[in-house]
Amino acid sequence: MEMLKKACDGLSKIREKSPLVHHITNYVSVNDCANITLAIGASPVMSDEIEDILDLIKIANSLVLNIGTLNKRTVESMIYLGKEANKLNIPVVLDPVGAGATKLRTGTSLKILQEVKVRVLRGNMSEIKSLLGLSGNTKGVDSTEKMDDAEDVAILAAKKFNCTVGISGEVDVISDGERVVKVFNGNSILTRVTGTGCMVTSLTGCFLGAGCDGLTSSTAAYLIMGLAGERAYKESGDNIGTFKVRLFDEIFNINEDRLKEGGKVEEC
Ligand SMILES: Nc1ncnc2c1ncn2[C@@H]1O[C@H](COP(=O)(O)OP(=O)(O)O)[C@@H](O)[C@H]1O
Ligand SMILES: Cc1ncsc1CCOP(=O)(O)O
Ligand SMILES: [Mg+2]
Repeated sequence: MEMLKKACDGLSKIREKSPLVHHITNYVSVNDCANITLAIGASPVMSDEIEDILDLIKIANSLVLNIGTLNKRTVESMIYLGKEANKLNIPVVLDPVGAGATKLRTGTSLKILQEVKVRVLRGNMSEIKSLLGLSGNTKGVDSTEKMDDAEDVAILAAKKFNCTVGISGEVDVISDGERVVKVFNGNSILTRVTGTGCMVTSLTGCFLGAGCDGLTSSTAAYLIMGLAGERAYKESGDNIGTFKVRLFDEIFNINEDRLKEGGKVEEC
């Protein structure tokens, strides 16, 4: 089945099942991640306290780990809960926010990848390259890297970490180590709103929670954010506040027809 069709099927499944997506995430974009999860048709829950999360994970359909505002206690919770999710066969997506900017962020991401079976690793080019030891430069949480070798980097990372890897950029590149998919939708204004990457990670969690495989989940999440971004920009132009509101409107109203009409996905 072609990717666009798989993304459409995944979207229907989200709306049928409304999966519960447990997040341990950062305090910058946490509210936007909860709202994007609701907008696409899933249910979010955000919690990092060990006593609380051990009960919550039993009813969750997927787990989002995002190290954006990591601290010792939340990292411990992420690894603990990641392992519990693995035992329960609940898929895990990791966003290594800011890996490459500090030793703590790179080291923590690598530790999670070593101790938890991660289904999808989603980040920008600087973050993914730094995890491969290919570059150490992330400007805080933003990428400084070109996307020229994105295909090779995605394949390499997918093989090294034994998961699907989704790298964001003008063209998003996703690989499970064998196949490579590219998503051409998007608008550069998405990089001027904080948390759009985190929100793609949450959307990935929604697709995983609906039962989609890693490659489909990562592709569908990028496709939806990219297409919604394009459509929102047509309404808002450079009015960035309006753009953000329109982005949520577009994600809430995305459907199979819009995806089929506007989705630009290529499997290489
Ligand atoms: N130059 C660009 N043109 C169009 N869309 C982009 C561009 N860069 C990133 N995006 C999109 O913006 C969203 C967030 O990506 P990005 O900013 O790279 O992630 P992060 O916020 O984790 O650094 C993704 O949907 C991605 O496809
Ligand atoms: C600005 C910032 N600082 C710590 S987490 C965070 C949000 C990062 O979100 P994204 O990677 O989606 O831009
Ligand atoms: Mg990010």
